Amino acid sequence: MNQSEREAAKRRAGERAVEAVEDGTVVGLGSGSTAAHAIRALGREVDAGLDVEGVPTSFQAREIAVDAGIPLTTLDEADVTLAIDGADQIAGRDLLKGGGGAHAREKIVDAAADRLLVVADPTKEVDVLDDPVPVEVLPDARTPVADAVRRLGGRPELRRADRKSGPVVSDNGNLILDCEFGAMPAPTGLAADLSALPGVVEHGLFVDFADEVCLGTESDVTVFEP
Ligand SMILES: O=C(CO)[C@H](O)[C@H](O)COP(=O)(O)O
Repeated sequence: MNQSEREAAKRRAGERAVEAVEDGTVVGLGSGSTAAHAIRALGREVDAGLDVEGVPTSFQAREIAVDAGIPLTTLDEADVTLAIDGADQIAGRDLLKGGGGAHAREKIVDAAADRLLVVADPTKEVDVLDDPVPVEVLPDARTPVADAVRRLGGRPELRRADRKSGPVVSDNGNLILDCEFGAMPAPTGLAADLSALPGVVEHGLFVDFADEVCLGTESDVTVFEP
């Protein structure tokens, strides 16, 4: 699948997900390019009269939602019925997220939702999660967390926008360590170990999160419950 085919698959997945949204739904608005397609499609439905509110998971999602005319709310004011979010890897109900560094707020909103619908292109589906795990850390905790990740068998790397730039700073003002652990066939233990490290805000292992997956294909969308 080349880049433009992937982009079309993402758009198809995002647009199909919005078909699951009914009047009165409070929608968790995920981050990334696939979720952005869903947010724009939801905006078109709102234009056509659909009555929903959105809870954005990032500055990016918020900007797109405002632009698309989706009324926004917060977790303080509403219960999220359905979250629509992207993923970097999908293995059954387990996800790896955080490619855009938004996984902390994504996990809060996705966990609060009654149901999580994951939208992605087919390259995201894998047998076993094996990409580096994004770990958002308070800036002061960067070195001790990196040391602890090494003790857990991982190889941490501070995320930078490019070689010349400084570190990527998350929407929450924190740093991100991308931590290579190799294949993670049973990520529950590692997820708990990472969560327990002082200074870790959130990591990108979303264990047992996906209720439904919309995978865009070359010409259609496959929808399944993992
Ligand atoms: O977790 C995320 C951001 O933190 C995204 O959902 C994930 O990176 C997928 O992005 P895309 O749909 O652009 O491939």
